[in-house]
Amino acid sequence: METVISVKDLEKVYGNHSVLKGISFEVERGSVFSLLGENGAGKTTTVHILSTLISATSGSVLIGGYDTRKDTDNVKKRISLTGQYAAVDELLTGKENLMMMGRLNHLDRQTVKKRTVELLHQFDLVNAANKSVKTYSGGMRRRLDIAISLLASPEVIFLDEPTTGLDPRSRNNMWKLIQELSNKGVTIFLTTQYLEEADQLADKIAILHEGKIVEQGPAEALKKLVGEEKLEINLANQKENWSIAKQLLAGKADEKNLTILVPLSSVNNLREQLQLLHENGIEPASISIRKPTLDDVFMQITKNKKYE
Ligand SMILES: Nc1ncnc2c1ncn2[C@@H]1O[C@H](COP(=O)(O)OP(=O)(O)OP(=O)(O)O)[C@@H](O)[C@H]1O
Repeated sequence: METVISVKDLEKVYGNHSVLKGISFEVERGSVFSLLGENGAGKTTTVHILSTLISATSGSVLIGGYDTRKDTDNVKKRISLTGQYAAVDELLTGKENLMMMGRLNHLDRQTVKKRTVELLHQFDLVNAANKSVKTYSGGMRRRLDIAISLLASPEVIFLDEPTTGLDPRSRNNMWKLIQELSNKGVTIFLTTQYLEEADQLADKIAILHEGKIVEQGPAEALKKLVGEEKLEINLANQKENWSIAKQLLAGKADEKNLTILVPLSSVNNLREQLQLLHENGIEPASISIRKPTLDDVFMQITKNKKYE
């Protein structure tokens, strides 16, 4: 696998506010990398440094082997940035926006025309192509924003919180779009504050917290940090049975919801637990398997780090 983004000991200080305190990571070509962090964690700052908009206080960034400080032009040719500060002109139509940005990107007239038609199709904007952007929904604007950023066929695309503020349907559409882009081989650097989003889309996740990457790896590996799957046994409306069951099973009992959470190490273990209840005349209202979520990972990691 080829590394396309390589970040080493990156620091950014604003006045006496240290936003990035030495972060390092690598992104493989064709993968989706997600930088996950709360509001103000420094995600946008990282994206702006990587996309050459601002300079770092120290550390190095290579994109496609080019140094963002020394080879800015070569880096710019390979990347595109979309996100919180959309470049679309409200008064122009979607098509006009694409044509204008194509020319500003120094693409020749023929290429601009061809790419505009392709992108309007790809981003499901054909019907809205001749309407002014001010009539577009939030989801349509984001799609146009990304379409614009793909005009010059970049190798790496930075998506800064692409779904913040979108309704669930538009968010799902955006997820599909990101997956499609990824399938086409574009490297995607995605920032998000949504654990579920990183979980859905990313091959690798880095968690940014208080200026440091507190953990990085594939979603599955991060989840393993918080432990195994659990069996949730629900005894709704069976308070007495719940009291008995909590003695029988070695799990975490929750009195408010009348549930018991049992570590699930194997199918045999599942069978045994249910058999035990059955032998005691207890039939749960429902049982479900709870996989650790990235939410659990985040809580666990940040809790550990605080008390280090
Ligand atoms: N130009 C600047 N001057 C001073 N401080 C700044 C500047 N830009 C960002 N910051 C500070 O750096 C910190 C990180 O900001 P950044 O925008 O990178 O966070 P973020 O993770 O992208 O958050 P959000 O989800 O809110 O966009 C914040 O505390 C912010 O106030």
